[in-house]
Amino acid sequence: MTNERRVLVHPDKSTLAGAVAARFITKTLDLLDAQPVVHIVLTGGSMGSAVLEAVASSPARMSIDWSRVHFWWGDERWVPAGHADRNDRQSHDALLDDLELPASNLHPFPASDSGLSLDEGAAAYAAELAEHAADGLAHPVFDITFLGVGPDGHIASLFPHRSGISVTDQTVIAVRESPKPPPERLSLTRPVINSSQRVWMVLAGADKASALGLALAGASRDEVPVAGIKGRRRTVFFVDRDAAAEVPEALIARDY
Ligand SMILES: O=C1O[C@H](COP(=O)(O)O)[C@@H](O)[C@H](O)[C@H]1O
Repeated sequence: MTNERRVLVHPDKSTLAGAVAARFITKTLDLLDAQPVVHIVLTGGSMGSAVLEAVASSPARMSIDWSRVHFWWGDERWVPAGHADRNDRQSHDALLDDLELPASNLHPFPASDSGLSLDEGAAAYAAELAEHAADGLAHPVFDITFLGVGPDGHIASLFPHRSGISVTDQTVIAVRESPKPPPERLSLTRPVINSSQRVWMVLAGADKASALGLALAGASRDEVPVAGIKGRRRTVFFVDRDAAAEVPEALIARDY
């Protein structure tokens, strides 16, 4: 099995969301056959929510024993708990509120009204990761990490030409002066994301085409952070036709 980055193209955003949701359900079932617990990292943004909504509308989701699935987030906006801008709120609205999940399976980042400072919030999430760490690591080994990709190529809250994408000695960073609002955020770092067994990036729309094209053409991670992302076993870009416009034909596998 090779771990080359793969690009799977779907005709449009809604087909894309449905296909990723179906694959997620199947993969989670397979994983739960083989191991006691599955750790998933969720993302916010347009496609993160669209995929979860598609999971919520699939009857097949009922075959999953969700009590054995843990949910984490790749990044979070530093706003109060329950705020519409929070990635975890979007995940709850799209799917999580419909699932029977023990609260201990949910691992949201702290919120700005938690009483913690931004730096303390980063430290608290690092401690939460450490509590569930795999042997010899400071965090769980994530089975599937979902990422959205911004038009500038950012993933999680790791932005172009910022130091965050190069941090290797922390699991979680506090982000200030984010180029995308809100300015303060918390984010997993690249080594944590890249230690995931599978990284599934989901992106749709013409505004993502340039970032994806540059990342696959060998741009630096400083210029286009998504270029620095690679899971341990699988790294897949699930995209729609518009986002695939600048992907070299040789790299494309059409999923329809
Ligand atoms: O701010 C963020 O943006 C990205 C991408 O969002 P999109 O709406 O352009 O798809 C998201 O993946 C990230 O988690 C989030 O905090």
